[in-house]
Amino acid sequence: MARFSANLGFLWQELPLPDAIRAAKAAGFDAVECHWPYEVPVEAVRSALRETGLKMLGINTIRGDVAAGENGLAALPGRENQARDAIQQAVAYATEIGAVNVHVMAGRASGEAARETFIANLQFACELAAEPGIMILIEPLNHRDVPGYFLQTCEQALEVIEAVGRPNIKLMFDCYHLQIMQGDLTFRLQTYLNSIGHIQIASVPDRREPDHGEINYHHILAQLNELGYRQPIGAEYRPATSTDAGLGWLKTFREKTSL
Ligand SMILES: O=C(O)C(=O)[C@H](O)CO
Ligand SMILES: [Mg+2]
Repeated sequence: MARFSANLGFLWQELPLPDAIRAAKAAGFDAVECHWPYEVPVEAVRSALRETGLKMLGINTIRGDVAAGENGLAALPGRENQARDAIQQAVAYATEIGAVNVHVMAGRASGEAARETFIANLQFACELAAEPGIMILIEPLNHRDVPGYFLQTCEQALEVIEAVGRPNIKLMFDCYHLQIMQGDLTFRLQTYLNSIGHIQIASVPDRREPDHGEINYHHILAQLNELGYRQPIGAEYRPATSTDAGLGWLKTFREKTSL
């Protein structure tokens, strides 16, 4: 049976994070993940995770000055100190709650200096994350939602991962972003599976429940099953109405796939 992780950055946003974790459990999710949990005391998150038995699969580094349009710091030349503070904050929080992955957000930048800055910051992140056993993730984002984001394609992310040269860094394969940027999802999942640390889903183009739109997730999930991928898939979409009202896909996807 396929397994799914509720992305609490988008699902049950109206609830405090610990209650959102409980709501995800009650709805039948197998894991949770979120974006920026830093204002919530770790004890509250940890006890909701313990109580429900769910794992937190991932959290993100902070984005920087969001009002000014920043969306990550790690590829911004001259901002290394802030980028590394953000990495330290994320790895410390992830360690406290037993999270599996930390997504290091690159930010809006381009060019060779940005690439070198990103690689050096990621090496720092990997070294820090090695001892607590945390995986560092990097994620290409689409150019419509996040114009100018440093990382926009799968192959660019894989080149960065290769250059970082550490064992604890992988690709976050968000089907929504990669369908918009590149498509050919089945081929890319097959070809790059060993470098993929986490997979996320949403409908395209509207980023809502994954049961409609231009991606056939029944096909994608069947392919992942054949490839032997067994990790929970991240449901990272904006519910069309309420989270609970839109969860029909969860039962159908679980019944029809044997992931
Ligand atoms: O936007 C996404 O797809 C993400 O997964 C980031 O973590 C949040 O911006
Ligand atoms: Mg994503």
